[in-house]
Amino acid sequence: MRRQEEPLLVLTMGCPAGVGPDVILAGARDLVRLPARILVLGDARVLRERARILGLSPPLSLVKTPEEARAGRLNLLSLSELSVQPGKPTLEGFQAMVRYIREGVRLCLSGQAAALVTGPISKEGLAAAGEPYPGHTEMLAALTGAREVAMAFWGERLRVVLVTTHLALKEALKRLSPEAILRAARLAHRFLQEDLGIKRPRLALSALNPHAGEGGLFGDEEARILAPAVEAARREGLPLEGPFPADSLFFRAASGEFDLVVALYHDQGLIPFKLLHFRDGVNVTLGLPIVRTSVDHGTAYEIAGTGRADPASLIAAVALALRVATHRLCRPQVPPDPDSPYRLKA
Ligand SMILES: NC(=O)C1=CN([C@@H]2O[C@H](COP(=O)(O)OP(=O)(O)OC[C@H]3O[C@@H](n4cnc5c(N)ncnc54)[C@H](O)[C@@H]3O)[C@@H](O)[C@H]2O)C=CC1
Ligand SMILES: NCC(=O)COP(=O)(O)O
Repeated sequence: MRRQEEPLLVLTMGCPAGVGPDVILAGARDLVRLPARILVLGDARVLRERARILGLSPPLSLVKTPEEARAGRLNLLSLSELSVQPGKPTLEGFQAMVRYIREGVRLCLSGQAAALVTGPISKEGLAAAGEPYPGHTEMLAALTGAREVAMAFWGERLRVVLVTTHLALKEALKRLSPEAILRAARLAHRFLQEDLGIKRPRLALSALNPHAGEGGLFGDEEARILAPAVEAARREGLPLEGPFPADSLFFRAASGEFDLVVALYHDQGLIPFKLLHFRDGVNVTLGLPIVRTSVDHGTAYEIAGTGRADPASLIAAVALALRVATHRLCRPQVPPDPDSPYRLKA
């Protein structure tokens, strides 16, 4: 394979004041060994200044167009020119992080890039920049015209998909329904089978209440919502089992009994996931017409510029994006859905 033929992966820098620049710089030497052309969408001034603070000299090459990107180095398309203090976010920085995401999506939708890997953004910053989305997931759904998306997390030991995401817990519980569970399970099953090539994935549904409700003594959601979802999944041939008590299910899944757990709300899935994969976990958006992975951590402002930010999650996110993109390049892309409820008004 000639160098120029290696897939182009775009990597957004995230909030300029967060640890996005740190993990890109710290991970650069590992990233450039991957068989891909990696194009960072970010800020040359911020990256140079952060490299100076951290005492790093990464293999970064400034390019003017994506076509100039080459494998074996980190290519940087500079979309802003900011003066930023690590850990001190600004409105200009929030606006820039949005610009990087929009350009990344544009490059993927136009077919120039094979995958998008996102650096950490501040959700408060997204709102401050005027974006009506709680996070990347919803923003990417809107920008790509996806109809149904799900937030999932990938690690060597544990994989999780969430039925509900960024909501107050009491709101998340109100949103639980057999349909919502089925939606997440279907997207996860498709991801495992079609994007990762797992022939017969095994999925398990986590219960909500202690001991899966103990026959109704500790809650009725298992009988009212979860068991009907598993039944409906079976009817359509989805290999979903459960609901299983949450306190032992994640151990069983991490021991290899299941390929993925369908978790009902954010912290139910993310506490066990981050306990095992805090450093090297990957966030994946399922259901998009483009490949998107992300670091599983946030902006960590308090350690930006200190040299303590671990790049392992970023390296794993790029490696997973490359794996999925390579797999997808062999089959047709899903076109945007014209009836998507997320579709942006012109
Ligand atoms: N993919 C994304 O864009 C994500 C963004 N966020 C956003 O980030 C902001 C901060 O959120 P937090 O809940 O504080 O989570 P956080 O992940 O930024 O920080 C949690 C803890 O982990 C540490 N940490 C984070 N990344 C690290 C790394 N690479 N190496 C070593 N230690 C690391 C931090 O110092 C802190 O102690 C919020 O605005 C949140 O919405 C949170 C998660 C994901
Ligand atoms: N806790 C996971 C998370 O916040 C990921 O959000 P997103 O920005 O990828 O939608």
